[in-house]
Amino acid sequence: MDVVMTIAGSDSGGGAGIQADLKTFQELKVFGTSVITALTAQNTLGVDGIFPTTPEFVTQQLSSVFNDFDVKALKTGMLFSADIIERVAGEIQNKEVQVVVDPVMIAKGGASLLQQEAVEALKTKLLPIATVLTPNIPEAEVITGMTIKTQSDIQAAAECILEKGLQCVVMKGGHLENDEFATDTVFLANGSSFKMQSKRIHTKHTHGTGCTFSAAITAFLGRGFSLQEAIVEGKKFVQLAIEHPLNLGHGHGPTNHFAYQTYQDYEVTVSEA
Ligand SMILES: Nc1ncnc2c1ncn2[C@@H]1O[C@H](COP(=O)(O)OP(=O)(O)OP(=O)(O)O)[C@@H](O)[C@H]1O
Ligand SMILES: Cc1ncc(CO)c(N)n1
Repeated sequence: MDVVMTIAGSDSGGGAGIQADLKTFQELKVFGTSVITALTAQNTLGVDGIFPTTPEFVTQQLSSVFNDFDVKALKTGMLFSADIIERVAGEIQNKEVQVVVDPVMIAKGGASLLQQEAVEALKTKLLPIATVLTPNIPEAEVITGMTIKTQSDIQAAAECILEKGLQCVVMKGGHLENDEFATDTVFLANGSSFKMQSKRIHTKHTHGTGCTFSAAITAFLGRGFSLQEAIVEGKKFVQLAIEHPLNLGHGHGPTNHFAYQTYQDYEVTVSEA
């Protein structure tokens, strides 16, 4: 069985972070390992507290897993501090592993999951060794310092991000104001690009969508899918997870990780960007 890893924060509410990642890995039939960067006391209503792991203990978890397993692909989610980012980058830079970076910054309720001074470390230490970055529009704005409103802004921001040396960037359109579609645009370092369009679901149950999407891409990469196939199939996984909500909690509820196996009925539309 293919082994993958998530390096992220724990969500006690089970809808995002490590918990969303491991559920996604399980559903997609890969063996999930985990390195926990922080505990969060969290539910569907928001984040009540954050207890970061020491950077030394992040390194220890990474060593324990890498010393024993052949990890095919990994994702990073909440990394919290520059120190943790430097430890993670230092441990993975010489490994033969595909790296999905979800640049988690702010939770839906507004809590900060990445210290402001850590953005520089993310840009200079992690992006150069990433296979793929999956920013939403506000995250892409922080990383590039650009304002992103139009499709040509998206392209300019993606080109700026690709200059850091990674292979691919998926600009997620979940936050764009379009009533009909949720459109993500994928840009590759070789100059090609494509759009993935799915039906926008009108629901408040979108806690952990970004984590679930990046975990699904990681799982498919771990199984040996090509980068493009992994991204398109990852989009299908998250679409089905949003489309069939579980209606749990009193706020922004979690997505449904079981949906992909239960309803194989959705096709993501892929077209030229
Ligand atoms: N309402 C929706 N209907 C369909 N797809 C959606 C919806 N909202 C987001 N998506 C899709 O879900 C994926 C995750 O995108 P999103 O922009 O929500 O990430 P995020 O903001 O990083 O998530 P999070 O808040 O968990 O960090 C993308 O493929 C996006 O297009
Ligand atoms: C631990 C954690 N990681 C990521 C997110 C973003 O959804 C969250 N809310 N909590």
